[in-house]
Amino acid sequence: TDLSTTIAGRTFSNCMMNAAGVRCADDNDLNQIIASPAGAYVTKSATPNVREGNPEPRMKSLPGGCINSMGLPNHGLDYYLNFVLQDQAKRPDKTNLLSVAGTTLEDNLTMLHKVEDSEFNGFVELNLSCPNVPGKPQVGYDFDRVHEILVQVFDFYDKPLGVKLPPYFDLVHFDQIAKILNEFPLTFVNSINSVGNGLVIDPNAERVAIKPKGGFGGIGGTFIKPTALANVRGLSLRLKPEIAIIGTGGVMNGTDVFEHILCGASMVQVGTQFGFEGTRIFKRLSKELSAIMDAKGYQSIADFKGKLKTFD
Ligand SMILES: CC(C)(C)CCc1c(C(=O)O)[nH]c(=O)[nH]c1=O
Repeated sequence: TDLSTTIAGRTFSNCMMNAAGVRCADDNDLNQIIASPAGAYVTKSATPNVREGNPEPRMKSLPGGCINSMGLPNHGLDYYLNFVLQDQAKRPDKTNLLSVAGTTLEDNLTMLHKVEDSEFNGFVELNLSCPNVPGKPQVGYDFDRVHEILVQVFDFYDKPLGVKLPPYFDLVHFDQIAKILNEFPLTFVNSINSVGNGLVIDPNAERVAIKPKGGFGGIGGTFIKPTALANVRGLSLRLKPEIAIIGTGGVMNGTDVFEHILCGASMVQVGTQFGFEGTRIFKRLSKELSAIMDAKGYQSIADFKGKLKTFD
């Protein structure tokens, strides 16, 4: 079965890849994804300099999911830019993603200028869950700020770029964010990031599960799939067709991948479960998705992408 997909004229051999933040922070992680059937990799969201991240425990696994408040631990932009440049020299026909998450607008612009001036020919994934000025919600929930950042980015950045969005829960928010995003030459929108500020408790210890932020952290895993599918579908129905959608959130098996594609995803990213299972998950998901497609008589993902039915 053909599991390939195309975004902005770039063809990926497989419509599945890792989600930023999970097993993608160093060369070893990234080389393992390269060696797997995954269609691409995305690097851990980078800040301009090396960053230690939050004190541990900062991630806790749960049955079917996890909570994290990592705090952007990463080796700094130069490390990841160097990796992707070396990789694209070896494999010039492959497209990969470089995730960027400045903690200030200036940091984002500085990093994007550096990438713009480099030989990088992949996609940048700009993480809009990054913090805003104190007292304001994360950037992805401050629509004026999203608009301001994209105006400044597209004033100079002309390589392929997409944004990673937090989940929205109000249909008017889908309208508002889509209206803004449709103003820009975005290559893709990746929806969703973890569901923000959940709280996991250890009832025996009567204590929260992770140390940072009094135990509050982003939720990933099977619990967030309905929210992820709603965001992929909500944006797919509203975004101009030139903007591809990457679906992320709640993927544990081939059926979940199939559902994300039905909602309109051209590429599906796996985070939490990839964290548990490692790169062998890509073989399993490919087998499971292929079996579903064969059973339904679909030859390629184009046969069912975005074709979710309603009762109307
Ligand atoms: C939440 C931020 C630290 C601002 C960005 C990095 C990030 C993190 C993280 O590094 O804590 N965890 C997530 O689940 N999603 C993210 O986008």
